Amino acid sequence: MANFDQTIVNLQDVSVTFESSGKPLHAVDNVSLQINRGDIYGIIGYSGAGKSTLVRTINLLQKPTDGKVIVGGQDLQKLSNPQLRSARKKIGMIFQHFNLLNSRTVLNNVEYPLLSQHISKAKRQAKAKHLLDVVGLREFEHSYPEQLSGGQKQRVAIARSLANDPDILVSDEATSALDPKTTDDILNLLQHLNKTLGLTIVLITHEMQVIKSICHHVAVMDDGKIIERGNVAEVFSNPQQKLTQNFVDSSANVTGALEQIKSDPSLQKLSADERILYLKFRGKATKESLISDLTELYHLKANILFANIERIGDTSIGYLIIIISGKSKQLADGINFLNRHGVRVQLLPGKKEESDKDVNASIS
Ligand SMILES: Nc1ncnc2c1ncn2[C@@H]1O[C@H](COP(=O)(O)OP(=O)(O)OP(=O)(O)O)[C@@H](O)[C@H]1O
Repeated sequence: MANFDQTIVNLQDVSVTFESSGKPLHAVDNVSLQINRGDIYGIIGYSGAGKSTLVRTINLLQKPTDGKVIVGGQDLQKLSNPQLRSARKKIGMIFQHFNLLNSRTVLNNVEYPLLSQHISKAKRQAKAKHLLDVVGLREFEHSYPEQLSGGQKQRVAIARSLANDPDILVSDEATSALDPKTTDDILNLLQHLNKTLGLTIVLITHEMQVIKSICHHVAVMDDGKIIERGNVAEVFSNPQQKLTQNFVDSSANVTGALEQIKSDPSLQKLSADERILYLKFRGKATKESLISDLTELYHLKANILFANIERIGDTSIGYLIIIISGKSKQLADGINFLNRHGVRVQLLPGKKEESDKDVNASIS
């Protein structure tokens, strides 16, 4: 249950239905989502999952077909147009393609959202210059967008999104058009703004790496629904849904390793006492000598096919694929031993002469 004192975004049973070729298309299907003030909340999903449509309801750029949108304690659908305009100013947005005005200088782009306010030109420009300082682009104030790199354009867009001192920044695939190094720089900037300004960030992406780098919480979206959500380290170290598992595997390079294993003929003919196991460790388990304990205690042999350790926030997550061999009873006991030490064990398919019954019984 969310703590509603802390909740800044509160979507209640929100649905958005479009019409597509005369049929209803449920782009967002009965989603409830609470985001706390000061959070960096990631929403991940493949193209078409409904991420953009969902986050566009947060400022009513997209009106829901059903459900309530409560932001900063205000039910946005009950506001008058002027009230909604001022509520929207507190929700900045950045996009994959920056959406800058090419005929205006960098400075003019950043001051643009302030033009409708009754403040002097001097004050407006001072604010815009300060924001260019914040994003590290003051020296480019007289340049035009086309003279900037992608990362610089996104910095201008971020400065512009901050012009009205928003409480929330919605980032719609803001790093998807950028190279990995520039992506890191932009994510670091967003993290810095979150820490220094207390800015709540709602970030949508199809890239796990983005979520892992800066998000505290994550929701996984598929077919208009949130299928899994929670603390990033918890969700990704123990995925409950196949789609979440796919994101984890591809980001930890497990997908490539699995494909290689599948296509390696020598691994397709396991003997009766061999199994291929995919092990996931979290936190303390990554620092223990579990594999050597396993082989010693249960008289098993382990051959490592793939290993990787990643950090998500403060948590280390280890991924290991091994061929393990030994007697059936010892295999089962060994797997129980791993489970007891908090290791998730998955048996990978491989042709063998013996049934998996014994080991399967102990696989969670
Ligand atoms: N204005 C619209 N009219 C009709 N269908 C729409 C409209 N906007 C989005 N859709 C459809 O709604 C579904 C969800 O789209 P949405 O853009 O929200 O997904 P997404 O997860 O953000 O994917 P992407 O990253 O590709 O934009 C898609 O099937 C899309 O074609």
